[in-house]
Amino acid sequence: MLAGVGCKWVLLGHADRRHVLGETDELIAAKVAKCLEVGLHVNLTVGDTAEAREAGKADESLVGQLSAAAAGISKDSWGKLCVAYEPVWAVGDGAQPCSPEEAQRVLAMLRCWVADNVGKAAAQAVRMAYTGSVNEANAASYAALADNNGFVVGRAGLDAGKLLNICSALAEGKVTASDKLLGS
Ligand SMILES: O=C(CO)COP(=O)(O)O
Repeated sequence: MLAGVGCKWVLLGHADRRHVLGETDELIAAKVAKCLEVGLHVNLTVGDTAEAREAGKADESLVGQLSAAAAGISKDSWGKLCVAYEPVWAVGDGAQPCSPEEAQRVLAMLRCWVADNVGKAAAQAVRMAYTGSVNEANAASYAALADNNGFVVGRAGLDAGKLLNICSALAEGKVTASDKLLGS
């Protein structure tokens, strides 16, 4: 139905679906597989809660969510996937922000997991994104991260001017990063 009306991307695995509506890793994996089967691209959100982090289980929890979804993704479909890292503890008014360093550590860890468990080509093809209280003030710091290809924006995206500035920061961050790679 979504593909039929011209939809290209579907967001799956958001923390609210997991923790408010009770969607399990298995249900999300089935949705990912179905979307890919009908030609949709998938933005798969994986996140760690404050409880998981305090228990020292943040990475285990993130890899568990990613590996469950990966079971239904063929090796050559990873280019149709974006994995969005969502520190659930950093979402919401007054929440403690996730530092760009920690966001990069997690994004690199997830991409390494894909390289080790699916293959290097899949790890290069998959997009990675950051989500969690992205705004005009912090977008540049996340945009510059080596393993971050984009954002999922919530509250700040309700204002078109703010969203445009976040998009500009992302584009600028990626141009600067590629300049660095080329040594200029
Ligand atoms: O829900 C979100 C986290 O995935 C994004 O929302 P905010 O950008 O408002 O934090």
